[in-house]
Amino acid sequence: MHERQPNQPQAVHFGAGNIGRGFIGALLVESGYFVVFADVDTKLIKELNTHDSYEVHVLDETERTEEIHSYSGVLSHADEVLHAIAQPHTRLITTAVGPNVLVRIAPIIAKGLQERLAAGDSPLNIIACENMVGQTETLGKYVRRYLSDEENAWLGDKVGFANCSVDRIVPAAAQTENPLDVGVEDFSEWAVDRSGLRTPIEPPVRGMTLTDALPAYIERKLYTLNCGHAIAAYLGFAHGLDRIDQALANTAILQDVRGALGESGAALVRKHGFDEREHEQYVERALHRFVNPKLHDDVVRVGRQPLRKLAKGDRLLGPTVMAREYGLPVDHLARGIAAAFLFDLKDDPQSVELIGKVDEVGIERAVVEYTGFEAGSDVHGKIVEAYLQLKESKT
Ligand SMILES: NC(=O)c1ccc[n+]([C@@H]2O[C@H](COP(=O)([O-])OP(=O)(O)OC[C@H]3O[C@@H](n4cnc5c(N)ncnc54)[C@H](O)[C@@H]3O)[C@@H](O)[C@H]2O)c1
Ligand SMILES: O=P(O)(O)OC[C@@H](O)[C@@H](O)[C@H](O)[C@H](O)CO
Repeated sequence: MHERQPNQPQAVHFGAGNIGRGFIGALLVESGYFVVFADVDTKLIKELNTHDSYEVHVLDETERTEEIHSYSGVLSHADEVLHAIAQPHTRLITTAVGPNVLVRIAPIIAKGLQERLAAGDSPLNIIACENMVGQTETLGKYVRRYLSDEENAWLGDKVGFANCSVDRIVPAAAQTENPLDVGVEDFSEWAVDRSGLRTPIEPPVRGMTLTDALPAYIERKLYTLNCGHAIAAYLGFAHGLDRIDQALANTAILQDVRGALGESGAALVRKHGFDEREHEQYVERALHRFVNPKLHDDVVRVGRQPLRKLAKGDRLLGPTVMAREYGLPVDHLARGIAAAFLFDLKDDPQSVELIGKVDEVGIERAVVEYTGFEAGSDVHGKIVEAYLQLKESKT
């Protein structure tokens, strides 16, 4: 069992999954924090409390291993989580549970904050590390619902809710002797909106960049890295391929992904004034990261929860709508969106719902319902045409 050292700063991190152990938790530990991992997975919590350390294997051109210790695990609905949040030496709450789960952890965080206020009123910051625009603000909105006006006034003054952009590819862990070990790529970026903080991040977190330009960071990341990743996953799945690197080894898929990133890139450069050459390099680096042969990243992980990925403002419709607003082409993005409608995976409830909807109302109506592009519009036509083509080539 791990113990916090006297005077050691603490962070409570919700979600001890791939990015939780492989990036956020690891950075916090390396920066001197004791990390309390809170998760719903009983087996995982038991493993965290059984193993004194776990290894982060950096799988890239050069390989290295980082040993992570100084953490404990608690069930996220247990009272220990509330006590951990209430302690003044807890300086940060972070999450990596998935955007759809924020609404479920909000009441727990709210209760913990009430205990904290009752025990004193020391400030702290909350950073939700989910792939979503405005994820921490969204969590803050959910948390406020459980608090009184007086508590919310304190929250506004003393509790920072800082949006962020988190980037490191962490695939599902391979089977190793220690089930907590995780494989990651070398690249990483964690950009946090400085204006959301209510107290300095102390000690500073290694690898965390504080920025005044978060909207540009998050849109560049979501509409490039995650956009290309999702399109590779959906087209790869449609072609019967298992892994992202295999998908990108297919020339036609690579052409579509590169084309889509060209389209989203043109819109991003217009909106955020990025240097064109630098943005091209960002795209090339993303493509290079996707084909890392050591990551063994499954199309099923990258494509998971297709309805979330088809949501307004997310990685597929976000850049498509933005490009259309500037009158820019979206042919490759439309193919990526079309491929999402073929992501037929029985153990992904969002996939079951999506495929069920297509079966029930037909592709033309389903595209209207999920994308908002009206039948008869240019983009709707492109998506339906690409869907029919992809479906035809599958049979
Ligand atoms: N893996 C990556 O490459 C990566 C990179 C950047 C951002 N992200 C984002 O991080 C988040 C997590 O992704 P992941 O790949 O680590 O997924 P994951 O499935 O490996 O981990 C999620 C963890 O959250 C836990 N969880 C689920 N519901 C919970 C609850 N109610 N309370 C506490 N814990 C709960 C799960 O048990 C699991 O351990 C997502 O939003 C994802 O978009 C992932
Ligand atoms: O985590 P998701 O489901 O939003 O997206 C799947 C992948 O694209 C994602 O996890 C990337 O690996 C990650 O965003 C890299 O920073």
